[in-house]
Amino acid sequence: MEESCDAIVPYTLLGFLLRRLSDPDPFPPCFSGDFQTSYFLRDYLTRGTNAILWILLFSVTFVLLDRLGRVVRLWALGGRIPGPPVWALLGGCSTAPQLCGSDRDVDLTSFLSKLHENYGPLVKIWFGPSQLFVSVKDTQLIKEILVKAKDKLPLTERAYNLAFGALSFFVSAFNDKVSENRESLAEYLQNKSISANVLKNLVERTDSLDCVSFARCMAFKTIGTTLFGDTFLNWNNRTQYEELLMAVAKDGFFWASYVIIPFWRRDYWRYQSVCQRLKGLTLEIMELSEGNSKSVLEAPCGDLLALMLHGCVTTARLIANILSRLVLSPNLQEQIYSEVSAIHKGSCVISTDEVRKMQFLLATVLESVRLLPAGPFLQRCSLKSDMRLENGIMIPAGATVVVPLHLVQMDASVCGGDFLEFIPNRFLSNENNHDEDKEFTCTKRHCNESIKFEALLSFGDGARACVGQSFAVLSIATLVASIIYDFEIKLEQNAAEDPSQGVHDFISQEISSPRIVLSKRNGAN
Ligand code: HEM
Repeated sequence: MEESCDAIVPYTLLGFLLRRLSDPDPFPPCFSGDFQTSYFLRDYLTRGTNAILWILLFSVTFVLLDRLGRVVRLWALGGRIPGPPVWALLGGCSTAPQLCGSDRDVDLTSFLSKLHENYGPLVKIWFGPSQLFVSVKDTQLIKEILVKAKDKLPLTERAYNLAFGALSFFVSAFNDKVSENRESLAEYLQNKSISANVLKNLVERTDSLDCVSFARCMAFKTIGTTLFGDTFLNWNNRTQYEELLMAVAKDGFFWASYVIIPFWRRDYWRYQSVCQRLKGLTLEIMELSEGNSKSVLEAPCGDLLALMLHGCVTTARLIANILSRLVLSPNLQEQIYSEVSAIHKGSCVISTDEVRKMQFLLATVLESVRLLPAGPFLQRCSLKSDMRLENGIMIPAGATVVVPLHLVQMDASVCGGDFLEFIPNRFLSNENNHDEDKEFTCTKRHCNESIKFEALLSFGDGARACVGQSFAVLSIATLVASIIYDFEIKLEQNAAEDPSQGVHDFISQEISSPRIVLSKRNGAN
């Protein structure tokens, strides 16, 4: 009897309902009343659960096999790239102590430097069985790779997403939408120059200033007015905004590095509340400045926050570095001052067009960014397809390509034997150069033609190069010209330490933040 009853039980809920609709008593006497329904539901539940378990099993097996296939492929293709074998690094710190030092970036650069000496311009490093890094040092290869590897590391996108939600910039996978967004931002920035109101009220205090804090304040005013208009300058919450954004800049990558977001940690929620307050403040300034900077204000709040964060952090770092160099070198200041005063006439603020003619000043900005890029590495990947290089080497999909900027931009064969020194003239064409005997292999293009340079990769290159490059260089140059035109930058008399001691070896050109005094030049308004 059970068999015949089983045979007529429909397999799906829909089948059961249809049967009920067409026939109010569809089942034989072995089923009656409530028993019909409960029998069906129990049977339905068992079959449903089994089906779900089977689907789960197939999916997990499929994912695991797919992963395994990828790892095998990564090993097979990665094995053909020159470099130490995978087991050489699996011992971690005991086999590669350079990777575990206190300053990992610096140690990693030295480590890569040694690997390049041994294995050539393209070297693989295994950071784990499925983590393949490929470091590239040769400028031609770098150019080719930065054009072909259009994706960014998922970690960067994750860090921005965790803080600000879904974005259009700094997205990992490159696609038409990303390209479109980049173009519209580039178009917007092309017509922008640093706000005259930032230049008019450059220095609010003339007593001693902390160089880094001053630079940060300048960077915030510059990028803030570019994205939100001049309303940003008089906004009551500007200082709070700056503090919160710097807090996110400090912790963002740390939280994003967790594979599973640590919901259980209280400091994670504190970080999230900072992000929420930032979003609230961004909406406030967007509302206040409506009508000012139309095209960018149409971007979502998260995008503006991401641009503020990246733009301010990178610009502040560069301004601080330039000011510190100027303080250390009165000659450099004088050279820039004579150039600025020869070109700038009149009492109004210095214009971008005037700055474009200030060759030496622009070269100073480029030389500073050469020695102190935004980060030690450019990182790219090709997420879906393998990358075949012209020299026949295949970089497998999913491998991370890193360009160690300190090695490339301070390579004697590219930049000459004086690559560790601060020499802005290397960016000027030979006619402008004071030392005519010197061979400037780097001097491919003139600053005026294009603010670009073969081995200058501090702004990246190729499909994902920095969109704000020209804007940043011109704005920083205008800012520096305006400061130097009116003020002499001096070291505070009682400065506790000599800032030149902060210039470390070739890897870190960061100068410890000196306290500076801006003293008005004779005749300045
Ligand atoms: C001194 C200042 C700056 C430096 C050193 C700098 C450096 C960089 C670097 C190294 C990259 C990655 C490039 C690559 O992977 O090839 C980048 C990307 C980017 N930068 Fe900048 N940047 C600066 C200022 C700015 C400013 C002021 C803006 C705009 C307000 C900006 C907008 C962007 C955008 C949108 C990207 C991402 C492009 C993408 O994901 O496709 N940058 N920047």
